[in-house]
Amino acid sequence: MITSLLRQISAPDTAKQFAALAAGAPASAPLSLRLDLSVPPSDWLHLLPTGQPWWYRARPEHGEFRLGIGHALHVESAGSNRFAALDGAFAGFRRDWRRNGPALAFSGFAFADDNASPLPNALLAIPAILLECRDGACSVTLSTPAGRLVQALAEWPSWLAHTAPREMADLRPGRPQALADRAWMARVVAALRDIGSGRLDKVVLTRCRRVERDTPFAPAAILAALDVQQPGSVVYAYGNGRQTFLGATPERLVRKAGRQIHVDALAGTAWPGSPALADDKNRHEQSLVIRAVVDALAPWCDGLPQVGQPEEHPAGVLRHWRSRISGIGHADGSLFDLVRALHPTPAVGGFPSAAARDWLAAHDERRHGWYSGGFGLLTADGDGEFSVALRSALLDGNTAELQAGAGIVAGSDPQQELAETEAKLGTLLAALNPDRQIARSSRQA
Ligand SMILES: C=C(O[C@H]1C=CC=C(C(=O)O)[C@@H]1O)C(=O)O
Repeated sequence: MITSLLRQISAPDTAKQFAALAAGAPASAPLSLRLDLSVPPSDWLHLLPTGQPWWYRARPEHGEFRLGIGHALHVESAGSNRFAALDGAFAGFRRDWRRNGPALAFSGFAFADDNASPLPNALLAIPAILLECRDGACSVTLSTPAGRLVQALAEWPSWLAHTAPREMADLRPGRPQALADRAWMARVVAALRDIGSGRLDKVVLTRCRRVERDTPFAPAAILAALDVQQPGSVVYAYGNGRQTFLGATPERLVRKAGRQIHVDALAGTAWPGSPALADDKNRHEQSLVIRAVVDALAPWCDGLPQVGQPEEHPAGVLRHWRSRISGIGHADGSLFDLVRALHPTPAVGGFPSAAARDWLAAHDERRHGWYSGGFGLLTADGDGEFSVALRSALLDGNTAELQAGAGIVAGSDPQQELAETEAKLGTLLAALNPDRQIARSSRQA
């Protein structure tokens, strides 16, 4: 794989095609050259670099895999104008973008606009080397600002030569959780008290779990396991060369294709051994998400958004209620406008949104990395899709900080909510210990 990719990058014809794109372009203009590849995506995770940022987004069930290596251009932001800042910068990139085919940017953002984390609060980047596979057709898109073309062609091969380790040892035995579990259930009781008094209807509380091993975590092995274990989810990752944020999410925040807008209202969870998904609590929990999404979307649409029937949506061993909500957007609304209007939905914040945010801030709820923020893909035409970054792990050397949450509404049972978050964390633990899982399932067979 690496050999054929290197050959294509270094081919005289590649430099010639780039030179044609660059002719007369300002130095800051992004250039993107797309070339066909005949390489299966199973090899790609071998290419995760050590010294460069990278992005991964896969929809395994749809045969869709993307890996971005290095940044051609990027912009970071934080604070209350973070989405407008990324939107403005991306519009600037798009204005001058010269390309011979479709080209993409990745983006990720934290739940809160002041989140303290090793990752930038909000980030958008055009990857330098983008490997894509859809329906068996694979391509590489090489991107650089026009003024850096010569350096870029010279440095790309060395990025592909320094790849991350792929093997992992078993997890160290976990610490006892009983005290932390009791403290978390006390938070649920406090939330239920405020829900009972009418202060709010729903708040999403999260749990963290720190796990360790004797050798560094290998993102490639974890992503390969998530692709297999949760084929219906979006598997996502961003690595900054030191930390990696990754996970698998069943929830779309928003998709924009021209003026078509699609949003998922997802909530209510069933897991092996849980109460029925169809119970009143789960229905109520999801109805609050529908209500908030319709209210947030309506000002950005011509006419009222349409709400589909709730359907069961699988996510590995879990199931959720999902309603698809769609609308026709105003001609001048951007994807980031929609993100700003929708985030955070009551699937990760609560209802009403402001009361839930106040509750979470007052109770010092911490969210790691981009957990319960967003992870997205944007096209050079301004379309694209953001997922809600759920069920994530922030990897840093030998440690991983896992996070998952549950919506608390009237009628929630603290013990069941704990079990729900445990089931959600379990989907990640299964991927962090893939060899152990495989060994266990082959013993059972
Ligand atoms: C907050 C999470 O899930 C959300 C999405 C689907 C169902 C949820 C629930 O049933 O509570 C949550 O709202 C998480 O997985 O960390």
